[in-house]
Amino acid sequence: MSNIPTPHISAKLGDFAETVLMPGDPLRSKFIAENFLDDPVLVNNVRGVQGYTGTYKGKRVSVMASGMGMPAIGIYSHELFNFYDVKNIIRIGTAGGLMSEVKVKDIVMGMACVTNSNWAAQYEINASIPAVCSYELLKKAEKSALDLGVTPHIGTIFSSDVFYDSTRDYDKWRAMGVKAVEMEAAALYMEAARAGKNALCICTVSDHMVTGESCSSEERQTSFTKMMEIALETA
Ligand SMILES: O=P(O)(O)O[C@H]1O[C@H](CO)[C@@H](O)[C@H]1O
Ligand SMILES: O=c1cc[nH]c(=O)[nH]1
Repeated sequence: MSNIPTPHISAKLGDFAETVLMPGDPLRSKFIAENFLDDPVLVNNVRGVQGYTGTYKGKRVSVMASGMGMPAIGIYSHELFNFYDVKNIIRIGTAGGLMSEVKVKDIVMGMACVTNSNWAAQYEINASIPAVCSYELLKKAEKSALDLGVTPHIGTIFSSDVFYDSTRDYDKWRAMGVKAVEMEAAALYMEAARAGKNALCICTVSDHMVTGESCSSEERQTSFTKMMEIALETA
């Protein structure tokens, strides 16, 4: 029995390219489709989660939002990897900076995640499960960034279940060398591992947890565009 359409995606088999860019925000997905893809076709709009497939420099690429948080990206990445034959998912998100060298507007690539999520419990493995990115995607993304004149921070990120975190334990994360905080990558990386597929999280730092700095809307637009180009060149 076919698993598609799924409860969350109405696309047909073959509607998605082998690489899907995945921002949290559905409007970022629409922005990429409208500004970077040639001939974008809307392939999903269930719950307003817009997914498009088009071409970038002649290469077929899809972009679909995940919504916020690990339960949400867990659903979409699971369905894309396991039911739609998608091979690569590149999350393009925003993050809060933690380390002092990670400035607002900088780009961070998550090589590995620490997380407060219980996502790994479902695998019933009596050990901790590492959430790591695809080395191949990371290598390509680093090269794409350098070619575009961007030097990314590459390292550990914190995938948190909590946006308004009352512990404010930022010093503890910094002491472990954690560069930035976001809310999806760990579940995405574990879904990729379980499906034998590839994932990477690239984030633009939109605000800083320690300095309190945040970027203006104009700055956000420019630096988000760089992240989009890096992901599109990597796809
Ligand atoms: O900008 P996006 O991709 O949504 O990512 C970040 O922004 C949201 C929180 O504001 C969370 O989803 C977090 O991971
Ligand atoms: O998850 C996130 C994303 C951006 N900024 C934050 O503080 N947290």
